[in-house]
Amino acid sequence: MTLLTPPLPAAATAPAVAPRSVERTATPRRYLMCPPVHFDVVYAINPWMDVSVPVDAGLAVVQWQALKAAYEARGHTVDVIRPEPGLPDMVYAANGGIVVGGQALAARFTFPERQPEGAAYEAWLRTSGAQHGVVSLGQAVERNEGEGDLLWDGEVLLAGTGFRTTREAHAEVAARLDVDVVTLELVDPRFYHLDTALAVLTTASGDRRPEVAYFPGAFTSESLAVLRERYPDAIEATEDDAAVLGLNAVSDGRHVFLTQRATGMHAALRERGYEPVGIDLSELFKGGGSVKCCTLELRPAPGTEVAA
Ligand SMILES: NC(=[NH2+])NCCC[C@H](N)C(=O)O
Repeated sequence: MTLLTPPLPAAATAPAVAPRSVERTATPRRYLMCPPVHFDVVYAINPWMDVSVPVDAGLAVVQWQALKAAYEARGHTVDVIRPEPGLPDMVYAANGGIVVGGQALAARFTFPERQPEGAAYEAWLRTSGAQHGVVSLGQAVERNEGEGDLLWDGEVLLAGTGFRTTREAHAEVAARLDVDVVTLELVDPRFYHLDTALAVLTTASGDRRPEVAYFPGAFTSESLAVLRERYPDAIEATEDDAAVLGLNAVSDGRHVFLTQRATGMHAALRERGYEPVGIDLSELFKGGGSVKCCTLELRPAPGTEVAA
């Protein structure tokens, strides 16, 4: 449970480019999602949000249901948290907390508009989460926006800072979840959460190395050096793909769920043996989020299966 800076040296055996013929294996996941029945853009806390652009709430729900169905069709389990009126961003479930090894730490939000979501997600993790073997550690003390800024690669927790989650929060998460944390600093306000700039495609397990995709322009040069060292074979996404939130993706190790608009990412993923699954979330995009933002992964304790 340390903060790793500078980075660990990359494994000497890591290939420069992942072999094209590699067999990608999906592992069943459990996700938490929140239907966007109260979704709207009534305040602007990131550059994507414009209160003068109307939102089609009905369409948002239909698109969200299609994402949920896409997960379920590929063998994943989706739990649903009850949306609360007056919390239009609650649909972005990734921000509600972080769950690693069956232990859950609920978020503490930056902006007052979203602060009540922390308690709502904590309550779900403590009660419903417990039915799936999740142990709630309560709500964070320091400002952290859950999986928006905290991405588990199977070995370390990649932790974003610069806009929302603080460095103090990285230390708190490292201590409370007992994981190693690698701090990454974000510099472009369009990519205000780490999950808008980086996606974990393969989670490390056994001798399988973690794989990621990221947009280099979102990071300080120091953080970019950390990424290049840790993940020499990463997909470096284009600005065009990043600008449609193409990095805001969910992967099960084989299927990668992401906006259908990120055409360059789709091609790069296919080339690496992944199966991109195009998702249209045009309405939730107006709030500054896409696929990953809507999805909180509930990772079970080691040795525990994801129960249906
Ligand atoms: N995981 C994410 N990046 N979530 C998107 C959150 C969007 C929300 N409107 C906010 O600015 O907080």
